[in-house]
Amino acid sequence: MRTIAELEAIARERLDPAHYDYYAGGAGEEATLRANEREFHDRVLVPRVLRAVGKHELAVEIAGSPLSMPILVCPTAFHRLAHPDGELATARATAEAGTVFVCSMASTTAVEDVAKVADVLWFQLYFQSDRKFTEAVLNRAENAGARALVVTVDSAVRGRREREYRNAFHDLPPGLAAENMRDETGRVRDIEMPADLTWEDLDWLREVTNMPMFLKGVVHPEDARRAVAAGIDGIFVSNHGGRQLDGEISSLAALPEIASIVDGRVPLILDGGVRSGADVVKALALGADAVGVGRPVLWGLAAAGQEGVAEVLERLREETDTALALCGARNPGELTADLVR
Ligand SMILES: Cc1cc2nc3c(=O)[nH]c(=O)nc-3n(C[C@H](O)[C@H](O)[C@H](O)COP(=O)(O)O)c2cc1C
Ligand SMILES: CCCCCCC(=O)C(=O)O
Repeated sequence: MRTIAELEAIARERLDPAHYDYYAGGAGEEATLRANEREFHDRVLVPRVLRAVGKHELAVEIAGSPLSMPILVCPTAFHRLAHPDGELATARATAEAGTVFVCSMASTTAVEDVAKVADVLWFQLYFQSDRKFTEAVLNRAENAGARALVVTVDSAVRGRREREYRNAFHDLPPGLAAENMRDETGRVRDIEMPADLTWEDLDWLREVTNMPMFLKGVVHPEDARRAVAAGIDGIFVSNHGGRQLDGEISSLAALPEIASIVDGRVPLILDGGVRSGADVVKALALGADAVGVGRPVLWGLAAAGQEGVAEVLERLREETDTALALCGARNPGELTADLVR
């Protein structure tokens, strides 16, 4: 099985350089992008021994969705830039792995088609000021079988991504479109970043959908407190993979305080910089219930389609299984903060 770094190298060779940069890049000088991974390297595990871990397991349940391991696939846009099978390949591999695929609002395959091959499907939303359109997209996702809604809240405006400016990457190639943005006439609308989104709009969202609702992109503990008070069903502790605000705290550094404030009342998903099973174990020990992966999945997809995504997810599963047992835990719930320094 190839490493994620090896798959990234193959992906880089295969991809149009502007598309590689779109996937790999972050905002500004990419300090936050780098910090996400560095924070994992800077923390070390201090394992416990003699704990009879012969029978250990990785499965978790998050907001009613079963995950065979505490790892899910984050929403990322435009999979058909990486491979002709796009989101279908990713969703199939994720279903095989028995975990959650979060379909991006900006997917290049319609959510209805993704749902046909996905197992546990969640849907990510960029709230659009045209509420009728927003409601229609949510209905599409829910009717297709999405089991949770992930509202991205870290993107009031689009981050300043220097690589995209340099490459003048503004449009998808002919034949590709953000298929969930088609309106009833078949026209594909531009995706609007939700600059005026407020907590009150979340109340409206709760009225128009029955899906459990996650907020994605929370790093401030007070926002986490408010989310719990507002009845939100779960939180992605995330800085959007360092693609929005450069200079922002890394996701892992933000996690412990949020975990302490939330105190188990809603599930926490950490994403940003997770590249190995040891990373997964560190995040779980510091309070996450599961982690999300973004770029590694895109590298697998670009390198080898469905098989490449399967390779990434299987590698992460095996590494997590090993790291969990070597830390003296029998399940993710037994990982505690004292295991990380
Ligand atoms: C190419 C790319 C596209 C993304 N598209 C979306 C998106 O459509 N919606 C969203 O909420 N987050 C999006 N994200 C952010 C991811 O969901 C996730 O937060 C991030 O990739 C996690 O960091 P990692 O790539 O280091 O694993 C995107 C990230 C990348 C790299
Ligand atoms: C205007 C297109 C919006 C797609 C946003 C995808 C995304 O979140 C990213 O980080 O890129």
